[in-house]
Amino acid sequence: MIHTRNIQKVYQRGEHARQALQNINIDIEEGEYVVVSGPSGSGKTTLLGLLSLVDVPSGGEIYFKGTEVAHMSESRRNKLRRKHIAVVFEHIHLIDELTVFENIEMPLLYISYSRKKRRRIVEELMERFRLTHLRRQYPGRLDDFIQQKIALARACSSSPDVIFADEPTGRLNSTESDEFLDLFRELNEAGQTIVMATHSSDAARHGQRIIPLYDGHVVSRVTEPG
Ligand SMILES: Nc1ncnc2c1ncn2[C@@H]1O[C@H](COP(=O)(O)OP(=O)(O)OP(=O)(O)O)[C@@H](O)[C@H]1O
Repeated sequence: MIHTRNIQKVYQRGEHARQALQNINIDIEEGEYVVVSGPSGSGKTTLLGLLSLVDVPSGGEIYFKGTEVAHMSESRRNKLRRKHIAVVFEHIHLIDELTVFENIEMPLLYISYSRKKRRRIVEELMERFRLTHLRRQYPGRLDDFIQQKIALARACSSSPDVIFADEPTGRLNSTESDEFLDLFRELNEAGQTIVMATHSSDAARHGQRIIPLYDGHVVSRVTEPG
């Protein structure tokens, strides 16, 4: 589904160039649950930004469902991203002025579904993530674990081909993390492609396959500092 060929990413800050990624060649197939793992600064967020079509590489090619995306126009790339990709972040971006139901419904407003169909999808997701009793609540009043489940339900609502998650358990305790990652596993068992970035080796173990990153390279295994 996603293939990269020799991608590089250089951040230019004034005179200083920072090579964040070098020669990345990875293949992610439909239905996989892949974890990008590595210490802070290894390039996980940068790589996820490229794979999720938010950013473009400084060199190399990225194929998404057979189409080369690194050199396409920003508007075409954004269109492709909105149609096929959802992202869950460590910092939970919910809209505090909207209820739980309305937050989950948000991505569906960009698709021409009837109100009835939207409601059916949102109700199913609330049921699946045990959020139904909170449907009229506002997310700002809820704890991080519940908020992250709402963010995941919202990510699922438009049936994306792939869900990217950048350190999604960063704000959760270990029990909450395990429960949250169990949801990922259930989604993946139902066929959902998932790509998660994490520096936590506990979280990384939940995936089917690990891509270890170190200093911007894919390595055969991550060397823990110390
Ligand atoms: N916008 C930017 N401008 C300049 N340098 C950047 C930028 N974003 C990231 N970097 C640098 O690129 C390297 C990789 O950063 P990145 O955030 O991708 O790593 P990471 O593995 O996700 O780290 P963390 O786990 O701390 O989020 C780091 O050295 C970082 O300082």
